[in-house]
Amino acid sequence: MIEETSTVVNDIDSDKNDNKTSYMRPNILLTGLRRSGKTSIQRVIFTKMQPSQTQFLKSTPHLTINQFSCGSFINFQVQELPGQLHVFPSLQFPNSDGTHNGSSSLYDDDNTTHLVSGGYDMERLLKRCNAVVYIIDAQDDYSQSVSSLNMIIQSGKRVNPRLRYEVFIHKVDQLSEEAKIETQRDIHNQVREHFADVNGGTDSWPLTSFGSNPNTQSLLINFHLTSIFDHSIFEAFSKVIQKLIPQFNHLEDLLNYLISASNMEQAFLFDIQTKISIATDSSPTDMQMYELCCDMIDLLINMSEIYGRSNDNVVQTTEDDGIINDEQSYDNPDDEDDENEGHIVNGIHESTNSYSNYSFSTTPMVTSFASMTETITEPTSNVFDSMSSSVIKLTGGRALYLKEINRHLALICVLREEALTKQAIIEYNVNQLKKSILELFHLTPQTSSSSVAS
Ligand SMILES: Nc1nc2c(ncn2[C@@H]2O[C@H](COP(=O)(O)OP(=O)(O)OP(=O)(O)O)[C@@H](O)[C@H]2O)c(=O)[nH]1
Repeated sequence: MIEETSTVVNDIDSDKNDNKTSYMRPNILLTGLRRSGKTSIQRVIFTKMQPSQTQFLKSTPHLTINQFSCGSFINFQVQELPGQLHVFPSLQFPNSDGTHNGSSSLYDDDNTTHLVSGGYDMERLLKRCNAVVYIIDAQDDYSQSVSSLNMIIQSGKRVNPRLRYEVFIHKVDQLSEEAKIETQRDIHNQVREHFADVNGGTDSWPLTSFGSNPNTQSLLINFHLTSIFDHSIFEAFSKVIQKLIPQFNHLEDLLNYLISASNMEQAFLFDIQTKISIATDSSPTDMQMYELCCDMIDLLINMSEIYGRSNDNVVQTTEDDGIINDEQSYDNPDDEDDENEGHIVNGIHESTNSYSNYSFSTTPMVTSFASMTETITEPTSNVFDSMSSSVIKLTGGRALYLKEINRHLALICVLREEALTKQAIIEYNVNQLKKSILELFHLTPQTSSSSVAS
């Protein structure tokens, strides 16, 4: 479930509440030059806007803050710093009356990298955030954008050395595969060379990302090729969020245990609403499988909306974040549609239509849509309930297995079809995993503040 509150702020608050805020909500600063695609990315991921509709978006004139919650335990805040607010070294910053101002920070004695823009103190923004997502329009001349990125990094290095930079080389949908790689290499080199000049060497920096070792003082920077017209933007944003979730390592370990104990190939934990994968096992992500998992979520949501029933009168007991009491009842004598709806299959009501041979267009590999028959006890709008699960068999002998973790999270596993013959083991292991995940999120809030802040 996404809660979005969009706030326009004209100045940055004092740092008084910084510690509390960073504990409560990891802070992502989303920035990049004008028209690079910042608003589009947020709209497509968090409000389900169709990518084609983003061309009608107006330019964002102010700093905006959007707060998101996936359930009650994964909260984060995205601050969008608009592109028309240019980033200046402090001595060049023009006031509204056209004069120049170079003195408003602790760091004014260094006149090279104190950044102030449009009335916003860039250093304060950088100090307060946990990650910078910087968008570069790959279809444009990006040299100015890279210079601006370098200035931001330069500033961030001083005020918040542990800050993570995630560079989205965006709008790559129009580029050939070779052009994508070449663009990424070029941008990477430009950043690397800039900081080689500053730091006097590049030897410790690998090609695709550098500073991945958190114990070194090197830059924590990653590059992602993204587009709102495919799943790449979801995957890249998932990586950003994963690094901000303090429980991520535990989740990864749990998923590793699951796949080894259940003879699976890969496991993803998805936020249902956004299709952000908040955790995966430690094997490299298979992009094609990731896309199929996203399609599986879409399929179930769509089918539930079509075949689900009105749940206004469902009595639902939840503990904190949607831990659902299995004894909820669907029986509603007043519901006129009851007789037509039949029993409930796969998190959706089975109607008179059979979809045992259902196939859907976005995933040509799908040959059948099998399911375990289970009772739904959750409002359709919430899509999944504590018993929901689904299996999609793919061509080539693989299958996808989906299981609800809570109202907001779904586990999707990739496995060989043969592994499904031991379904009882899978279900037992998945239930253990589910319990562990819920415990993890219940136990950690009191103890995780330091890891969130870092
Ligand atoms: N081809 C392509 N176009 C995109 C993509 N993402 C965004 N766009 C387009 O880029 C244009 C600018 O997008 P915005 O989201 O308004 O950019 P912005 O960075 O928020 O712009 P400002 O608010 O002015 O800073 C729109 O026409 C979008 O449709 C993408 O992945 N591919």
